Order: sequence, then structure tokens, then C-alpha cells
Amino acid sequence: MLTAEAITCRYGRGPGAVTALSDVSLRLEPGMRLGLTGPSGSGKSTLARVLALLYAPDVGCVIVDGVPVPRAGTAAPRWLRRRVQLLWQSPRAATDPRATLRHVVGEPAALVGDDPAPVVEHWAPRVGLSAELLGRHPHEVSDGQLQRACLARALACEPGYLVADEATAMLDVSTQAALLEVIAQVQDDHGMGVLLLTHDRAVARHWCGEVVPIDELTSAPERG
Ligand SMILES: Nc1ncnc2c1ncn2[C@@H]1O[C@H](COP(=O)(O)OP(=O)(O)OP(=O)(O)O)[C@@H](O)[C@H]1O
Repeated sequence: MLTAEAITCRYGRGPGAVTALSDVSLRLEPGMRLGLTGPSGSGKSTLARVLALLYAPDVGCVIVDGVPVPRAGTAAPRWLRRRVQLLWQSPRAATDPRATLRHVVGEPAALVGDDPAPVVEHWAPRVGLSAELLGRHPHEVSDGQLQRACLARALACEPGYLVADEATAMLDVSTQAALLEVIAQVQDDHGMGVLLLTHDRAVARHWCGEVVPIDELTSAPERG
């Protein structure tokens, strides 16, 4: 289970500080498909980053499979960070423009000193990336193709939980459906929990077993 317990997250200090999340609690079970909806600025990306252990909250804690994540100042161990993978809204911001898609997909294996080739061979076809596309750089592929590479990279970590932050928002309807179908298939095979954060309630309702508006978990962002 991936748990956020009473998370409060602020940006800045003093009178200009923004409270992006206030006392948010959430549970994501393995195999669950949970949709979290909210308008722009409601704190979705902040929550996504807290859950993916990229931001330490000011108050509260994240618990991954029963293991509380260390507070700010102490890096969470790599195995814990790999358990929760984040699929970003913008694949271009999440990839090195100099890396080929093959390197993007193989990155998690390379980082731990494993041979990336078998990992790429396994995951690229699953997300619909051909060998020819794998040889291209981000500027030589479409957003949808690059997001497929980012999805393969996330899945190559064999995460227990996938947090998708507006991950299909920039894609056309058919590419969006294809990507969600890949996630659904991998979820069926591996039982990972998926949190879909989106402003699009129709997509969330169509795809998720349960949909919760973020303002039911938190107060709206406020000054101070
Ligand atoms: N680095 C930052 N510094 C200061 N304020 C920030 C920062 N990042 C986000 N915020 C503020 O925190 C609040 C929540 O932002 P967040 O990006 O989490 O919302 P969101 O729901 O993901 O929005 P969007 O859908 O537009 O990405 C907003 O008021 C935003 O302006």
C-alpha cells in the first residue's frame, strides 16, 4: 500500500508562501486504479512529486509498503524510490534531449549497472516502440512516442505504484487511449497500483475504478 498521511506542502516562506497541499491523506492499494481530479493549481503535481518521493512534505509522511519515507534532508534509498514511479506531464522535460529512446528506456537498468539491452527488448514492444524509433532522439519523435518511452522507463523499474500526473493530457484521444491501455495491461499482469491525476473528469471516470476530487482530500491552495 502507498499511503500519504496528513501531508502539508508549502512553497516559500513568510507572507508570500503558497500552501499547495493542506492535510492531504490518500491510500493507493496494489492493483487499484484511482483517479484524482482537480483544476489547474489544485496541487496535483505537488502531490504526485511527494508520492514519488521527490519532495519531502513540510508536515505528514509517505509510507511505501509499510516503510515510512525518511524526512527532508535524508535521501530515501533507491529501492524505495523505484517502488513508486512518476509519469510526468511533459515527456520532453523528463528526458535528456541527447539520449536516444533506447537510452531512455534502458536508463533504470544502466543506473544500477545492469545490462539495459534485455530490459529494452522486453519493455519497448509492450509500449509499442519499434526498433527504429528506439534509435531516435526526443526531437525526432512525437509527444506520444516519447511518452511511451517514458512509460517503458517507469515500468522497467517494476514499480509497485505508478503515479501519472496529467501524463496523457497533451496527447490526442487515440494516443491517450492506447497509452492507458498499455498501463491497464501491465497492471493486470503485475498488479501495480495506479494513481491518475487529471483535470479531465471524463477520462478519470472512464478509466479508473474510483475517482476522488482533490478538494475532498485537501483545502484549496491558499496564501500564507
Ligand atoms: N515551485 C513552486 N514555487 C512556488 N509555488 C509553486 C511551485 N510549484 C507549484 N506552486 C504553486 O502551488 C500550487 C499547486 O501547484 P501544482 O502544480 O501542484 O498544481 P496542479 O494541480 O498540478 O496544477 P496544473 O494542473 O496546472 O499542473 C499552485 O498555486 C502553484 O502556483
